[in-house]
Amino acid sequence: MVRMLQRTLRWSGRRSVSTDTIYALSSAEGRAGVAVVRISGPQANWCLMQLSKDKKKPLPKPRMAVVRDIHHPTSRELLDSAMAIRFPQPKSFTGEDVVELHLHGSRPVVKGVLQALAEIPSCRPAEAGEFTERAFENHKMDLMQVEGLADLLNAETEAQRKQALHQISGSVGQVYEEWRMTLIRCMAHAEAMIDFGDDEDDVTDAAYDSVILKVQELLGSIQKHLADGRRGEILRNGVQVAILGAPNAGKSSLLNILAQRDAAIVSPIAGTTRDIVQVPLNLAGYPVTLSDTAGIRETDDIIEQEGVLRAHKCREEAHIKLLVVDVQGSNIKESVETLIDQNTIVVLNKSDLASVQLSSEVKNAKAVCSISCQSGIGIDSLLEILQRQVSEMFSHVNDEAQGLLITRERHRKHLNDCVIHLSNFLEHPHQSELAAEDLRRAIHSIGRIVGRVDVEDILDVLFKDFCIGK
Ligand SMILES: Nc1nc2c(ncn2[C@@H]2O[C@H](COP(=O)(O)OP(=O)(O)OP(=O)(O)O)[C@@H](O)[C@H]2O)c(=O)[nH]1
Ligand SMILES: [Mg+2]
Repeated sequence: MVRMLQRTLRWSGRRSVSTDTIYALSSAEGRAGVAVVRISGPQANWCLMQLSKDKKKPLPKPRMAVVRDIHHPTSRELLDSAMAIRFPQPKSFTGEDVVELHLHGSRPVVKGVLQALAEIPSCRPAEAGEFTERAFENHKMDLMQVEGLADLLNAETEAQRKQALHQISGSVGQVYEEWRMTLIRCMAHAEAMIDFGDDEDDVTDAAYDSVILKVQELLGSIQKHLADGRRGEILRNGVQVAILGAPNAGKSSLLNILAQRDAAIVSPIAGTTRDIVQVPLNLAGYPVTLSDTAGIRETDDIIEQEGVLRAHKCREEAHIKLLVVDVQGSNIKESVETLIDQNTIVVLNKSDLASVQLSSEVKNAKAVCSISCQSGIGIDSLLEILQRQVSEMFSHVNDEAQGLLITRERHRKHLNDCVIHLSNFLEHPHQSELAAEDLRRAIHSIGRIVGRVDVEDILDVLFKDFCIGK
């Protein structure tokens, strides 16, 4: 695995040699109460000694926080009075010797300490994600846990945090590993059939029937796991809510109210919005992306036509649709009436100008709500309806189930591949060589999820997702 990784790193031009000691500011840039500089690698302890005035001063005990004056290694200038903690390998985040310096969080202190570290030979600044990369390299984390950590660092809402923590805990990785081990045992039987099948019919037939049964069971479990309504991926990427409707209905006005800022241009001219304008929201702890779209109508203007095309695409991709209708029109216009479905909330806008008349077209909608973007009436009820609908999408995902949600398309693809290979196996379980090959491929597909095999193509992309210092 390490050799494979080093090869990947060589290809991608990353500095791979873990004999280097790396350092970086691991807390956020800028002024703060405390700033954490992390040092990892074989020279980490030596670095700490170099930063002491008396370079022979004994090292602090492992995992004990001690106050330590930090001096420049050559000028001996005092840079800060910090707290130092040592994490000897292998019991550290990276699996290497790690030293953490908890500094006073001002820019000149951090800059001074980083410059001092740069003076120490065989010590270099870490690249983005390099600490995590070393943790992976030293088997401290599997690929899914690395992905979970990336998700945790990017989490914007409580639900995303929970999901990422589940993935880091390794619970779903364990399930995949159990599936993989079951398949490896099945394959051992299948291979035994190839070797001894003809000689010891009675013994192998009974054993082999149980293998077929196991594969059937496993196939069922994976299919059930795949039928999760993509909730994990939706939670990770955000619930897509599209604001749709005829021109001038008040779509951009509604986006601005929900975003609490002037994100989109509002004007009395029909056909103002052309591009999709997106705003992220946090609704009841769930991440939502709200998209304002061009008003849907027939038009000769080619730019507006493109806007309408984009609006339709946005509608197709949306999990929830807000269909904004100007209540001054007697009926919902035909052009938008057909857009109503069970994921649509019909928003009757401009209730300050006319009394609301519910038309029969709205019967197919999930909910109907009357608002005025001008006066603000009804906005709270609309928010409640929207929150309820977003929460409903995840309502039957309890903590245990959330731990088993599929969070990335990559995982889904490998699971789908696994299903194909297991189904192929079940079509010809007694053609021993073919059957064993199907099982081998199924094992390979699951192995790719946790990073047991063929990780070259994903690693580099993934580690670049991390910030420097992680
Ligand atoms: N009286 C009143 N006017 C509103 C209300 N909502 C929006 N308007 C006005 O209606 C006009 C159109 O509003 P927009 O938000 O730009 O409408 P839109 O649906 O985004 O329009 P397009 O981008 O052209 O499709 C503007 O002049 C708004 O000020 C409302 O609740 N009451
Ligand atoms: Mg608009």
